[in-house]
Amino acid sequence: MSAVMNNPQLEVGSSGAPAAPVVSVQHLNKVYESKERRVEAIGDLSFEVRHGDFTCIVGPSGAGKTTLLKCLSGLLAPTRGTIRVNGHDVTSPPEEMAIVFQEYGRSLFPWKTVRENVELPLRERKVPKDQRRRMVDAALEAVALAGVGDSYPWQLSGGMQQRVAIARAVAYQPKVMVLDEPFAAVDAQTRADLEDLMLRLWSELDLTVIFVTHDIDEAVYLGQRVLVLSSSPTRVLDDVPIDIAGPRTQALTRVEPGFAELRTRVYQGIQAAKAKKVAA
Ligand SMILES: Nc1ncnc2c1ncn2[C@@H]1O[C@H](COP(=O)(O)OP(=O)(O)OP(=O)(O)O)[C@@H](O)[C@H]1O
Repeated sequence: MSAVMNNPQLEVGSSGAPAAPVVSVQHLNKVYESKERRVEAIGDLSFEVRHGDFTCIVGPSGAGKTTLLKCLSGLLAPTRGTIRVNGHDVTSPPEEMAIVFQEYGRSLFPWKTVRENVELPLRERKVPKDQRRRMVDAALEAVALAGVGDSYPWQLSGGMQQRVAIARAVAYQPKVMVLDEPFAAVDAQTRADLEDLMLRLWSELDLTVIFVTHDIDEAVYLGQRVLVLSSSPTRVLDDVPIDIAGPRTQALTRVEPGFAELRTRVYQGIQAAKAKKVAA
């Protein structure tokens, strides 16, 4: 059983007021337009994420979660609205943001070793060789893969490959980590281990995390807050604070009465979103 400490709560500025949000999404709208069809994936979406928050995002299939993350990470331009990271408008991938996708098999290069895969973003940023080596060693150590740097991804299990992808994301010490259903393709036991790994990294590396998942239990277990999105055109249906005290542990947290209440609230939110879509 692993015990994971909670991150310090919201930072307070010198004036005593809450510090500026690390991520700010204001009136985001995204329409996909082609000759054949027009899809309004995101209607009007606004939320803020503060330093040190672990925010989980859930919503029905097709709610626009991946679209949101693509806009957040500068891979897709919004149709309307603004996205700011650390006070700067996002127009290309923000330097201080790392992204982890579900499909680790496609995000790792099979012809490169684990070390070379983790090193890649550091090379692109022209980090000097010695410093690069130290940063890769630290990242592999952080995800408990110190011994496999010279292996190739295909020689590792699915869970280990996803840890390599996470090591690559944390290697260049991002301030914000964005994850899109990162553990959907691994078995339940590995998933639980990866969840605890994420909580440990969040706590130890002082990360701000935005984590998209289909799994309600996972969202409540990991998050300090769960945003429930409507069906597209997407907006925020519910913003659920996860006030579970103390360290989170797989064995104990999920059987707390508070956990069951929170999961019910999130579940009902998603059901309401689906029902509205059917009615529409
Ligand atoms: N490139 C695209 N061109 C046109 N429509 C798109 C495109 N990408 C997504 N969509 C549409 O936008 C809507 C939102 O899709 P998106 O993949 O963001 O949802 P999602 O919440 O991530 O879905 P899921 O939970 O099933 O992964 C859907 O109606 C989808 O069909």
